Amino acid sequence: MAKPVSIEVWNPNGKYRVVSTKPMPGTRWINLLVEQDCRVEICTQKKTILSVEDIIALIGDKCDGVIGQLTEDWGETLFSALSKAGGKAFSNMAVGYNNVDVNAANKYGVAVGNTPGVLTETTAELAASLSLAAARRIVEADEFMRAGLYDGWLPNLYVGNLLKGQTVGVIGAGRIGSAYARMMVEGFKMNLIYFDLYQSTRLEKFVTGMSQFISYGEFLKANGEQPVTWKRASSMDEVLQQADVISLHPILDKTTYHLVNKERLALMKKEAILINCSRGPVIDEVALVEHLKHNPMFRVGLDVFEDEPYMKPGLGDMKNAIVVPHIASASKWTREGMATLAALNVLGKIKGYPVWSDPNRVEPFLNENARPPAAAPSIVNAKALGLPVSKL
Ligand SMILES: NC(=O)C1=CN([C@@H]2O[C@H](COP(=O)(O)OP(=O)(O)OC[C@H]3O[C@@H](n4cnc5c(N)ncnc54)[C@H](O)[C@@H]3O)[C@@H](O)[C@H]2O)C=CC1
Ligand SMILES: O=C(O)C(=O)CO
Repeated sequence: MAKPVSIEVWNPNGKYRVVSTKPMPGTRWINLLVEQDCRVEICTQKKTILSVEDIIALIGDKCDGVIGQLTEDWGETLFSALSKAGGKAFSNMAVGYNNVDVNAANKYGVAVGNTPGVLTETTAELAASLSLAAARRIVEADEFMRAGLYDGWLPNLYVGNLLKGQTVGVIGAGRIGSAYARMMVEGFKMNLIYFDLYQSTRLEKFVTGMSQFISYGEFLKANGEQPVTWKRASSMDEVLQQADVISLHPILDKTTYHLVNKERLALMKKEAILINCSRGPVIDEVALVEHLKHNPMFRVGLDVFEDEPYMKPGLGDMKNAIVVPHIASASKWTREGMATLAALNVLGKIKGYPVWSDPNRVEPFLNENARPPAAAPSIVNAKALGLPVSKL
C-alpha cells in the first residue's frame, strides 16, 4: 500500500503526468508544462529529504516524468518504479548528478537531465564570497560585534590576508572553477594555478590573451600594474603546495572522493584558505577538523558537507571554519532557471524532442519573452540511449 503524500495539482486534465518531488521557485516551469498538456503534481510534504518509499508513492501507477532533487537516491529501485509507471524521463534540478545511478537509468531507458550553465556564475560568486569572508575573517568579526565586544579600533583587531598578489588555486577548472578563477584573477589581481584532468583553454586564453584582444595581464601592465601570472599544474599536489587560496570545483565521482585528505592537507601552506562548493565527500571532513584544530591560521569556507545535512563532530565549533547550508546556486534567477531547465528536460523527452546540441548554451531556454526551443536542454545519457541531437 502506497504511503499518503500531500500534493498540489496543476491542470488536472493534462494528458501527461509530471511529478516534481519539491515545490520549485517561480511559475514559468509550471506554465511551460501546463501549456504542453501536462498535469503537474508537486509534492508539498513537510519533509526536507524524501525517501525512496516516499518517491515510489509519488510516482504511483502512471507517471510520465519526474523532476527530482540532489538529496534523493535515484537508483535501480526508483528507475524501475518509474519505468513500470510508463515514465521515460527524470531530471535533477541540479548540475551535479552523483545522486543518480545513470547505468540503472540506461537499463530502464529513462533519460536523465541536469541543469548546467544557469548556475555557473552564481555558484562561483558564492565561492568568491567564502574566499573573501575567510581571508578577512568577516564571520568572526560579525559575531564579535554582535556580542557587544567591540570597544574601539585596535591595530591588531581581526587582521586577515590581502588577496592581491597572492595565488589562487583551482581544482576542477570546468564551468564553475573557470568562472571562479576569472573572478579572483580579475577582481582581486591574484595569480592563478589550476589543476584539471583536461586543459582549460578558455580560462588560459583569458589570462594569456587571444589574438584580437589583449590579455588581462597585458591590460594590467599597460596601466602600470604588476601583471598576473598563470600556470596549469601537472599535479593537484603542486596546487596545494603553491596556492594561498584553493577552491574545489570537480564533479564527485570515485576519482574525487576524499581528494583532499590528511596527507594533502599537510601539503598546504599553514595559512592557506580552502573553499569547497562542489560536493562534501571531496574532502575527508574528519581529517579537516583535525587539521583546523592544529592549524588555527588555516581557514575553510564550506558550502557542502560529507554527510549532509550533518557536519562531522567538532566542525561547528571551529572559529577558522565558515559553514553555509549548500546555498551556492541560491540566487533567484538561477534557481528559477534551474527549475525551467529541469522541467524542459522532462518535457523534451515526453514530447520526443531531440536533445539540445550544446548543454552549456542555455540562454534560449531562459528567455522569458520567447518560446523555448523544441529540445531537451541537457540529457546526460543521451548517447547511451541513442537520442537524436537537435540541429540548432
Ligand atoms: N554547492 C553547490 O550548490 C553547487 C555545486 N556544484 C558542484 O560543482 C560541480 C562542478 O560543476 P560544473 O563546473 O558545472 O561542472 P564541469 O563538468 O564543467 O566541471 C567539472 C570539472 O572537474 C574536472 N574533474 C573531474 N575529475 C577531476 C579530478 N579527478 N581532478 C581534477 N579535476 C577533475 C573535469 O575535468 C571538469 O573540468 C558539479 O558536479 C556539482 O557537484 C554545482 C553547482 C552548485
Ligand atoms: O546544481 C548542483 O549540483 C547543486 O549542488 C545545487 O545547485
